[in-house]
Amino acid sequence: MSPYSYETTAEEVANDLKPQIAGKTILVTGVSPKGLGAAFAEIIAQYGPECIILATRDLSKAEETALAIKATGPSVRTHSVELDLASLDQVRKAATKIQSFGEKIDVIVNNAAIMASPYFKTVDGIEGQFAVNYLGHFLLTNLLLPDMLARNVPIRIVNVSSNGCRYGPVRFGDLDFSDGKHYNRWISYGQSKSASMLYTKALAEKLGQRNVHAFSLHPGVIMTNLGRSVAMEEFAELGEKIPQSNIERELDKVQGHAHYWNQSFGFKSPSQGVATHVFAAFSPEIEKSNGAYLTNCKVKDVKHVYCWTRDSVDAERLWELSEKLVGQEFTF
Ligand SMILES: NC(=O)c1ccc[n+]([C@@H]2O[C@H](COP(=O)([O-])OP(=O)(O)OC[C@H]3O[C@@H](n4cnc5c(N)ncnc54)[C@H](O)[C@@H]3O)[C@@H](O)[C@H]2O)c1
Repeated sequence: MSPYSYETTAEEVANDLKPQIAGKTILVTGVSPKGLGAAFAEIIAQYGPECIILATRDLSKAEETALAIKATGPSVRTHSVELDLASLDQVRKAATKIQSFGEKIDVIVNNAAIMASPYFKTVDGIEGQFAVNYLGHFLLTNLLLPDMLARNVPIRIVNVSSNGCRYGPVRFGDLDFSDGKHYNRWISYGQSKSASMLYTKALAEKLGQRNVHAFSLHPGVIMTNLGRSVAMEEFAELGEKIPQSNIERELDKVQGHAHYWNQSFGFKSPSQGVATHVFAAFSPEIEKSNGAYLTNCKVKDVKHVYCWTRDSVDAERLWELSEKLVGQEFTF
């Protein structure tokens, strides 16, 4: 029986898992200040990891988070790397850069994402949310895995998904929403998060025998920058009540009152939000549930997990489709 609940903080979980965190090297994506990736990195830094590699689109933001880590875990080695998940070429460059650090990565936390963005295609011609939230992480992780496997040590891959997977399965027949004609930003978000759950399943099935454990998770609902593009649109719809020019300021005010909002509306705090990241990345007790989806630091009962996110045939189908999209086969 898990001792953890909705309210458990990441510090509580990390304290329990200190022996598993100590000495580890962790790569985490999407680490801008105020987001969950940064909160995860700053909290685990207090529990003795060897090294944290911070990957995000804006290098200066990763470096801000690296500075915050120095305050919480002065002895932790950090590296920052620019990673644009919306470009397969940039993902390959980031993987090469990460390899050049010469660190022995034990854990990858694929955390970066965008949510409910307007329709766009990446430079590679792939629908934006699918590319950023899932496909870029598929490529990055698979490029790093051979070096990790060569060390013959336990490997953990955490794919931060979302209960937003309920908005829809992977649209195998029409990934790109027919060139935007029938695009729905929430169905697209759902597709990307369902894909990351299928990828988790495929990793567990293909590499479980080689000591790779993969988990996907829903962190809860936390006030971060994730909802910014949705909020901008909703504020804009209010027209004259809030002039467009004040929208950014209004959003910052809302975030400034996050503590009040958390308590009043049942949002989780960032620390509560990343408790499941910490649990998924380090808990030994979940190894027997390889490939599972976690919420509130618990393995979610498979009966309550959407069938399109846990089907082995679809997981393999997505793997093969992803190989075609990135132009590279991965057999480990
Ligand atoms: N906050 C929530 O309520 C909530 C709920 C469910 C799931 N999640 C998931 O948690 C994770 C973290 O989200 P968050 O709430 O911290 O959001 P956030 O917007 O604060 O952080 C997202 C991070 O992803 C990075 N990113 C965005 N596009 C990128 C790109 N093209 N290349 C590289 N990095 C990019 C951003 O720079 C940022 O650092 C996401 O996977 C999100 O889907 C969050």
